[in-house]
Amino acid sequence: MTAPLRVAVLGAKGRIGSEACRAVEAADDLELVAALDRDDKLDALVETGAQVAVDLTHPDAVMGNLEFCVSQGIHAVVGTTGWTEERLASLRGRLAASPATGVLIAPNFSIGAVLTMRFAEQAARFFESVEVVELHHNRKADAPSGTATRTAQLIAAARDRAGVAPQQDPTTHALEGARGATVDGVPVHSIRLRGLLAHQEVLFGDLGETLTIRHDSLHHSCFMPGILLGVRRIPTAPGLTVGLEHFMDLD
Ligand SMILES: NC(=O)C1=CN([C@@H]2O[C@H](COP(=O)(O)OP(=O)(O)OC[C@H]3O[C@@H](n4cnc5c(N)ncnc54)[C@H](OP(=O)(O)O)[C@@H]3O)[C@@H](O)[C@H]2O)C=CC1
Ligand SMILES: O=C(O)C1=N[C@H](C(=O)O)C[C@H](O)C1
Repeated sequence: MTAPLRVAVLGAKGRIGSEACRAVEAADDLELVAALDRDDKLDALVETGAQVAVDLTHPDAVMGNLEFCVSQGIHAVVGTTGWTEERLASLRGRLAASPATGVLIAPNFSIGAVLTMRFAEQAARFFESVEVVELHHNRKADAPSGTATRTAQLIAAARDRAGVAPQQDPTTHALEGARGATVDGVPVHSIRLRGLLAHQEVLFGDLGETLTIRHDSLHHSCFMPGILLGVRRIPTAPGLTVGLEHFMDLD
């Protein structure tokens, strides 16, 4: 019998981290060897022989955590948000020095959200107008969400590949912020509301029609199959992978 994969969770007391600990503990092929939160020492990852660390912490913490993991050859599955091109470049640099180590950055672990991104990417070239609205609980640290940022980037890249002209915004008079933020030319609007969890609408418009793609995460359990998939796959996927879709048979 194969020994269980030794997994650590960082951000173990958090909303998603606590759910991830339970999911790892419930999986026969995985062993939760460390559940760390703020102020716990990362050395515990080495002491417990963790093979994969799942980072569900905070944008301010994730880079330091990954530097440590990669330097120790510990694979990482990352749900934490706050990724920029500069951060990705820095991480790629670290991974170059540890070529057997794998890091998965998943803007969203839920199957519906991954499909939303894929469908939005497919629709992107057919509509003149597109805007993204993301809605989250009122404890969320970052805006726009990692998912909305990634969705907008994928839409923009698809439109660019298809030679679609950048959409025009005729607004000349606006209160600052009224038109949201712009990610690669796509307007993104962030709503924070007690009672919500994680939701997104991608709205497309053209002559006489609109298309809305909406996804709702209703409970943190929706992220668990994706986290477990990432944990199981990352030891055989060296280097940087961005997006859970790379571990899914989508086509
Ligand atoms: N990719 C995906 O599918 C998903 C991603 N997320 C992302 O995961 C992250 C966490 O979200 P959420 O669980 O809601 O946030 P929480 O604030 O509930 O949880 C984060 C936890 O991490 C702890 N923490 C902070 N810094 C460190 C550190 N340096 N080392 C270890 N633990 C630390 C926090 O402690 P303290 O409270 O003391 O600050 C807290 O317990 C966010 O970036 C969120 O966007 C969330 C859901 C799904
Ligand atoms: O903070 C959250 O809750 C979530 N964060 C991720 C994001 O920023 O996209 C994923 C999901 O939306 C839940």
